[in-house]
Amino acid sequence: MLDIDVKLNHGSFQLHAQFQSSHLVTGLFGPSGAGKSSVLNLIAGLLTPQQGHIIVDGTPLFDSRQDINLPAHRRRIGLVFQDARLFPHLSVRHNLLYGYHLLKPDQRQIHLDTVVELLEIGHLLGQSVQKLSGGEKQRVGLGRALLTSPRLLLLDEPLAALDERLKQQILPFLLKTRDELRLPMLYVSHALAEIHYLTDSVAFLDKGQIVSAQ
Ligand SMILES: Nc1ncnc2c1ncn2[C@@H]1O[C@H](COP(=O)(O)OP(=O)(O)OP(=O)(O)O)[C@@H](O)[C@H]1O
Repeated sequence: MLDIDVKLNHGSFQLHAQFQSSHLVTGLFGPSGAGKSSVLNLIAGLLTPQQGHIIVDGTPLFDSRQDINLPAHRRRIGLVFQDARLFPHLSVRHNLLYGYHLLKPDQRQIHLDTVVELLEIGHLLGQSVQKLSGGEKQRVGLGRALLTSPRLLLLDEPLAALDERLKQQILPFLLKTRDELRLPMLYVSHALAEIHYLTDSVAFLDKGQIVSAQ
């Protein structure tokens, strides 16, 4: 499902991330500064590797040997961050549909009804996002990313800003997303327990190098 081999020079920081996974969810674990966000940015097309390849479900998004480098907007990658990064002036419904409306109708594979039911956010649709709790914001952020019908969902510490009780509430929604939508995900976290809740496949990154991949 995922075949990553990328080299990047960030001045004194050298990244070489090489791992494959055939699991639906792949974990990426490592200490602060290991290069996890850089790997996500390379996959999303926000950074360009000096060399290597990024292949998702058989589709090359980047391949230096074949001179392939899809622009970010054509990669169909969904992003979920630690802070939900919702548009504060838009309602929950309009936040959810933001990326959906930018897709051509034939590209829309995941629809509002499915996401609302999956994430149990129907009662929030008319609300301003400024009134949402932290856990509700994360569910809306996840829903917005799903509604872009991504080929891969990148989750960058999506639960790190939540307290333990909220983490336990959100994790089952991630599990349901995995099992009901069958969407490949790359899940970055400092918390190995969180990763293991979702997958047995973990790549360990340290100082820009993959030190082990299971
Ligand atoms: N645009 C950049 N230019 C130069 N160096 C950068 C740039 N972005 C990140 N770095 C460096 O790359 C290294 C890896 O950073 P990155 O944010 O990818 O790590 P991380 O594992 O995601 O860390 P954290 O868990 O703290 O978010 C760091 O040493 C950082 O200073």
